[in-house]
Amino acid sequence: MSRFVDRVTISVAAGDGGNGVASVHREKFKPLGGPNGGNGGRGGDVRLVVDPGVHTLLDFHYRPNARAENGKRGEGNHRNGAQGEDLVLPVPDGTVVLSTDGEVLADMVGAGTTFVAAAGGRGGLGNAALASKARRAPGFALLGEPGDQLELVLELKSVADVGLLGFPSAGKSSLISVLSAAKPKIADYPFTTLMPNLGVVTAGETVFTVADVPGLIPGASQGRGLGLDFLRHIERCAVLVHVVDCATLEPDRDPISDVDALEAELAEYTPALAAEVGGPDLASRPRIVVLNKVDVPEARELAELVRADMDERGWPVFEVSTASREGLRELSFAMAREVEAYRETLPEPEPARVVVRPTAVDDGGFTVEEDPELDDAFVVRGTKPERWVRQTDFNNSEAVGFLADRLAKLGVEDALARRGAEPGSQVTIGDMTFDWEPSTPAGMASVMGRRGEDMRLEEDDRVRAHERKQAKRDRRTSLDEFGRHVGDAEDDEEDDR
Ligand SMILES: Nc1nc2c(ncn2[C@@H]2O[C@H](COP(=O)(O)OP(=O)(O)OP(=O)(O)O)[C@@H](O)[C@H]2O)c(=O)[nH]1
Ligand SMILES: [Mg+2]
Repeated sequence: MSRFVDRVTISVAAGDGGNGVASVHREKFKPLGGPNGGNGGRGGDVRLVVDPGVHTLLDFHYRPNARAENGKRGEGNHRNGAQGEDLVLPVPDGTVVLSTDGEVLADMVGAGTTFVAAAGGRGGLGNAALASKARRAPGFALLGEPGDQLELVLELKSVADVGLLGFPSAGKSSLISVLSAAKPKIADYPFTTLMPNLGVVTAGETVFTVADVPGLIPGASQGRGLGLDFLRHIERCAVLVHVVDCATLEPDRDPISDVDALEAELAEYTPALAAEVGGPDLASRPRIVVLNKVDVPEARELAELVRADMDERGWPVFEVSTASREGLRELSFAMAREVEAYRETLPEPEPARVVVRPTAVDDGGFTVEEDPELDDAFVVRGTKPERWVRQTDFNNSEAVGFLADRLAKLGVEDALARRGAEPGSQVTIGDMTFDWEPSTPAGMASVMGRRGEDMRLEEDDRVRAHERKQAKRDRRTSLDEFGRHVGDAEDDEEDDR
C-alpha cells in the first residue's frame, strides 16, 4: 500500500445560489400579466463522507481544492433554477476535521458519517415570489447568496490496528516492508521516516493494518524530534508493538532502557482526542515486543539476555530479523490474535451519523454598534440584515427600497436612531456602507403611491396623468438613504428568504 498522508489543508467552496429573475407575463393582444420570474436554485454543498474503501488522505494532497456546483438562475414563466449538485468527498474512517485555528469541528467515525464542510448559498427569490398585495409587480428579484468558502485541516489519526513504536533506525520501516506490500524508505540514518506508512498484513484469516511511524526519542511527548506527529498517530492503534534494536552500537542504549524510555513518553502524552476517542488509554493497550536484528550475532545474544525481563512484564516477545526474515510468521500471527481480541471488544458499528458544523444560532436579532474605525459611523450585525444586503441588487432602486423596508421592519432604523445615528451618519451592514437618512415619520403611506406597483398593470391599461405624476413624485421624494420609499408598511412579506 502506498504512503499515507496524515494531515492536509484543503479549500472547500460550496456553490453560489442562483439569482432570482424579474419577469412579467406577456401575451399577444393582452394587457401585461402578473410577475412570473422564477427563483434561483440553491448552490451545492461540499460534504465529507466516511468511505470504508478509502484509507488515506492522499487524494486531498494532490487535489486540495474542492468546489461544488452553483445553483442556476431562475427564468420567466415561473421556472425555478436547478439546484447545484453537491460535491461528495470520500474520506477515510477516523478523519478528524479541524479549523485552521486547530479547533476540532468533527471526528468522523463510522462508514457513512457525513460532515457538511461548506453549505451552498440560497437561491434568490424571483419577482413572482416577491409579489404581495402591496407590491403586485415587483420590478426586481433577489440575488443568490454566495456559498461558504473556507479552509479546513483534515487529519487522519491512525486507523491502523497495529502501531510500531521504536527509536530511530530500530527497523520499523524494514519490518513493515517484509510484513506487507508497503515499500517505505529504509536507511541507516535516524528519522528516515518522516511521514507514516501504512501496510496491510494478512495472517491466516485476519487482515489488519500496521502503521510505521517516525522514530520516537525521549522528550517526544514534549514535541522533541517528530514525537508529537508520531504520538498523534498512534492514538487509535489497538495494539502497540515495540520494535527494539538489539544491534545498536550507541553506548547509552540497550533494549530494556529503550523500551522504558518509550513507555515513559507514552505515559506523558495526553491524547488530543482523549475525551472523544474514549476506549482504553494508551497505557492499557496490549503490547508486543519485537527484538530485531538477531541476524547479527551480538544482537541475538543480547536478545536472549533481555527476553526474561520482557516476559516478566507479561508481553509476548519475538526475536526477529527483517534481514534474514526469521521469526516473522510467528510475529504476524501474534499481531493478528491481539487485533482479533481487540475487535471482539468493539461495540456494534454506530449507525451513520451526520455531523453538522456548529453555526451561530440565528435568533433573528441584530446589534448596532459604533464603528471603532470611523467617527459618526455605525455597524449593524445580524444574520438577517447581512443576508438581506447580500441578496440585494444595488443597481435596482426598487430592490434597494425593498431592502430598506425589510431593515425598517426589523427595527434596524429605530435602533440606529436610539444609538445616536444622525442624518449623514455612515452605516455599514456586511460589505456595504450607506449614508443614513432617517425616513420621515410614518403615516405618509396613505398619500404615497405603493412601491413596487407596475403602473402598466392598471385594469384599463391606461395610465392617467395624475398617476404618472404621483409615480414620479414617489420616485423623487420618497427615497431615503437606501433608496427607500417612505412609510410604506407591508406586513405580508417573506422575511426568512
Ligand atoms: N542487520 C540488520 N539490519 C537491519 C534489520 N532491520 C533493519 N536494519 C537496518 O537498520 C537501519 C534502519 O532501518 P529502518 O527500517 O529504516 O529503521 P526505522 O526504525 O524505520 O528508522 P526511522 O524511520 O529513522 O525511525 C537500516 O540500515 C536497515 O537496513 C535487521 O533485521 N538486521
Ligand atoms: Mg522508518
